[in-house]
Amino acid sequence: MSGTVRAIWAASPDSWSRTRNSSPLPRTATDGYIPAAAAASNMAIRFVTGNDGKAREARAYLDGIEAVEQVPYDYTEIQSDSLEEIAIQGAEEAHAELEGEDPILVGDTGLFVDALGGFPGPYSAYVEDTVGVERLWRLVEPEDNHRARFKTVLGFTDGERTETFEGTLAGTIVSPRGDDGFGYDPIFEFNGQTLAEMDIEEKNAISHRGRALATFSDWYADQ
Ligand SMILES: O=P(O)(O)OP(=O)(O)OP(=O)(O)OC[C@H]1O[C@@H](n2cnc3c(O)ncnc32)[C@H](O)[C@@H]1O
Repeated sequence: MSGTVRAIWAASPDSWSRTRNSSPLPRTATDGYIPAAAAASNMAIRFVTGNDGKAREARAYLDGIEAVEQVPYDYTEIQSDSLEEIAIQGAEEAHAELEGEDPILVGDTGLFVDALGGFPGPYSAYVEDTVGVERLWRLVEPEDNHRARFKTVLGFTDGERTETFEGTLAGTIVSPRGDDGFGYDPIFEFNGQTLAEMDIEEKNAISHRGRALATFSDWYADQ
């Protein structure tokens, strides 16, 4: 499949990045949604991340659509307020630096808290590592407005063409609950449950990353 896809992409005049809106209803492998060419190929999408939780979710979502190989390459995270710019730069750097032909997927995520003016946003990883999730909750606790939003931007490149796909999830910051998931999942509530109280399929069905993966897999199936 990769040869065919690359030939089509290389011939396309529309060879630059664009962001697509997230699909409202993510499709899953259990929908029987497998691009015929992908099923016949031994290609893997290289998901570049050091975060095992992100890789687990991508694998669970794309299972049956395409093989996903986790590659823990630490690409440069440019100083930018734009998750799109970070994802594009990360995908293209990883493709240039890593050996191999298979396409690259990266995902950049931010948690945007209304009462904190969108903080930590693109700096979410740094804030998790330094301040921690529990203390972010304590920062939000005294505020009247606990609304927040996750946004994920996936960056995909095969070296010829780069595309971005976005997904968002609106919810509420709450006191930590739940043992599943990773990162800010214990303090992010959606529909009465924190993301850490959901199993991986439940989270993928509604989450920012699941929605971005849905848009990506819709697009990928058309290639
Ligand atoms: O850059 P890589 O190696 O992929 O790993 P990362 O953990 O830095 O990945 P992100 O930039 O996407 O994540 C930014 C922060 O947001 C957290 N995060 C990302 N997705 C999340 C999710 O679905 N639920 C909860 N927290 C999440 C994550 O733990 C980081 O602290």
